[in-house]
Amino acid sequence: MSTLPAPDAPSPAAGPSVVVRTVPIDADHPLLAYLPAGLPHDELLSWVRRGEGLVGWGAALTFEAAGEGRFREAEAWWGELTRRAVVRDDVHRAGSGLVCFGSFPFASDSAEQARLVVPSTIVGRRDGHTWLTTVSLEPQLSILEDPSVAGDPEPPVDVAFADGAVSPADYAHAVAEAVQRIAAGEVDKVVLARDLVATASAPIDPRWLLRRLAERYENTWVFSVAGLVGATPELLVRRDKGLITSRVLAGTIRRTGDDAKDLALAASLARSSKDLEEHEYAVRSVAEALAPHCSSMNVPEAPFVLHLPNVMHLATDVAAVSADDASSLTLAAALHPSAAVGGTPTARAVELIAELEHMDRGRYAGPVGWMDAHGDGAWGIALRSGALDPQDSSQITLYAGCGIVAGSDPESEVAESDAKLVPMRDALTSR
Ligand SMILES: C=C(O[C@H]1C=CC=C(C(=O)O)[C@@H]1O)C(=O)O
Repeated sequence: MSTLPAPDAPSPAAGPSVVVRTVPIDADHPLLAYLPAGLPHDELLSWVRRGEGLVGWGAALTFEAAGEGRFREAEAWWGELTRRAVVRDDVHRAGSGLVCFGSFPFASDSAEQARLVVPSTIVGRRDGHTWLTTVSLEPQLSILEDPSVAGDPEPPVDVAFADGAVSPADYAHAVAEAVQRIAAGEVDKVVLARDLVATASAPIDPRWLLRRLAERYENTWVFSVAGLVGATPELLVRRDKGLITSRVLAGTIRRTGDDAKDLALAASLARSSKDLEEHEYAVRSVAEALAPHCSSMNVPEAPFVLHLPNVMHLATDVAAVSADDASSLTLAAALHPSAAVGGTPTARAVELIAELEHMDRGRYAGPVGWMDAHGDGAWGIALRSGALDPQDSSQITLYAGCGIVAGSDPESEVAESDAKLVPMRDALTSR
């Protein structure tokens, strides 16, 4: 590595600041192949879809926050850091220059912290262009050689699954109770979740999980942030210059593996009044939360059916034009929790989740993604995911939830939650 003197290096007395260098590189390996072996799992970062996105490693800086103010505090920290950063960016794309990855707890009273991580190295790819960013606390700019491809990760060993805080029977019970509360008029929809604990006989390499998820679930964003790993099909919000997009999902049917049957099921999903109702709540909650920040918005009248290998969802892609300078994280905070993970009306549904679920969701179902120094970025909802135990990385807790409405049946919701656990279960057990 060689170094260049940094222009206008900030004075050390003013607090932490970073020196950032982005250069285009000639690199055509899959992004996930660059994640190095041997790092702690919370220093492996990913936001990848169909070969494009960002991977990062190392932790130049991290920020943690908890409680109601977690989004605001994270935004303030990021604003301060980006103002003080010294950046030389030869690429000038969304995701080049200074970038943080982040993940936020679902609930403001979670025992988990929100995390922002600024990796020390980032490889990004978009529209066929690849770049390398290095972030340093030293007042010098680094010129790195092209990143090297890491060796293949080993699969998890002897994985066993056990009930977590909410067993399938507890879950069925909670769903039945929720259906009664809906009938009594307390809420229109509430999303209830359960967990499953996977234990291996050796530390689990997140790089293995990411590669398996990316191979099989190309319609998802494959993420890893501070030990939370998954493949979410749901984009809470993306801001790219003035354009805002969101992919809203709600309404699910399990796949059978038989293509003809699945096509018939997709047609029945698109006509199912229970699923259309569940979906409508989710779309409305997203449109209402985005409206104050947008000058125009396109919300398609009817959803399409999104096909994943394990399930199919009703999906709506919302597109809007930004009317203010709200960052992607501000927008994610305004959207969270959408009715896809909370319910309708939001505040009462969130109370009901706390009352009926008996589980700290941690960062499951919270926003997960990345943001650059201009506030552009992408935040998904952390679904189809698992949280590696920070003390013991041979253990990972998987989560899945279902939207409960008046017509929901407890046993079907248990089966649907099982189907939503499949991507992570398969990634942990496949060779
Ligand atoms: C809460 C989850 O999924 C949400 C997203 C899509 C479809 C959903 C549903 O049909 O219930 C859920 O609202 C989860 O996967 O844990």
